[in-house]
Amino acid sequence: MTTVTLGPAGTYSHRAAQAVTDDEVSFAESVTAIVEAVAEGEADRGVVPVENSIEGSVTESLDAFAEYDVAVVKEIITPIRHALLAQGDSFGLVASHAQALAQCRGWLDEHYPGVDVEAVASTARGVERAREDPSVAAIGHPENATNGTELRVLAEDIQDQSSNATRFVVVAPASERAEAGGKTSFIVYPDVDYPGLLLEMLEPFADRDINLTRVESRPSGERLGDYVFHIDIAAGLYEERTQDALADIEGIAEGGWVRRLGSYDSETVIN
Ligand SMILES: O=C(O)C(=O)C[C@]1(C(=O)O)C=C[C@@H](O)C=C1
Repeated sequence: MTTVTLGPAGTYSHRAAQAVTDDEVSFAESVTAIVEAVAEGEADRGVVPVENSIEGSVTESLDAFAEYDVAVVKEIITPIRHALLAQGDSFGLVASHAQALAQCRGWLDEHYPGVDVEAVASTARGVERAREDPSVAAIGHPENATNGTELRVLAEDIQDQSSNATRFVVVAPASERAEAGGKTSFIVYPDVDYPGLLLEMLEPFADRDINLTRVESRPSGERLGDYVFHIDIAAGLYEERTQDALADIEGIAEGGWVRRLGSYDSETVIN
């Protein structure tokens, strides 16, 4: 099997992928490219971040799930502990993934007020920049400083909350969608707008005592104020109550669409 994740080597996505597979891991430049590679059969599995406890949604992942037909087959939750890495103390720019920069915003303001920041494609890309250029520091996993480079760990645990954690999912081809598992993800595009629509979409779950673990709206891209809803529930597709609730949702969204991403179990990994 081939697993693809956000590269280059050393990203948090890479670490999450290694925690759940012995497969050879290859790298892509964006989460959209990862989801696309799985949807088009170029990779068997993809590992992408979807949500962080400080900074919230990785919206690019949600939008890719709405665009490409894939299954979600596992959830991985992992603590994220950032380090500041550089060749020395005299740097004038901090390069990292936008999520990582945001997760350390308070710490940077306190310790390096006014320092320039640059968002790059991943934390490991920032590490590459810091390896090449002594005027650049990176935010990433501290182990990036141990791989035979000149980089030093200038500070550890610089995330603004010690509880910082990111939720990743493993995506697979749509044909591998499962009904078994403690959680289910699906996407609803109702393509209608009337007072009480959201309430109507939530009632089928409340009525059946199904806990919603997440509801997120994303712009459909069609017109302003038109949304796609990403919904996660703590129940499996194999359960009759889930099938019944989804049948109700399909009735509400009959002019639009409902995509089941599948059911899966969650694993917490520390690495
Ligand atoms: O840049 C990385 O190392 C990633 O794996 C991406 C990512 C993200 O998009 O949230 C993953 C975990 C951390 O929250 C920071 C960055």
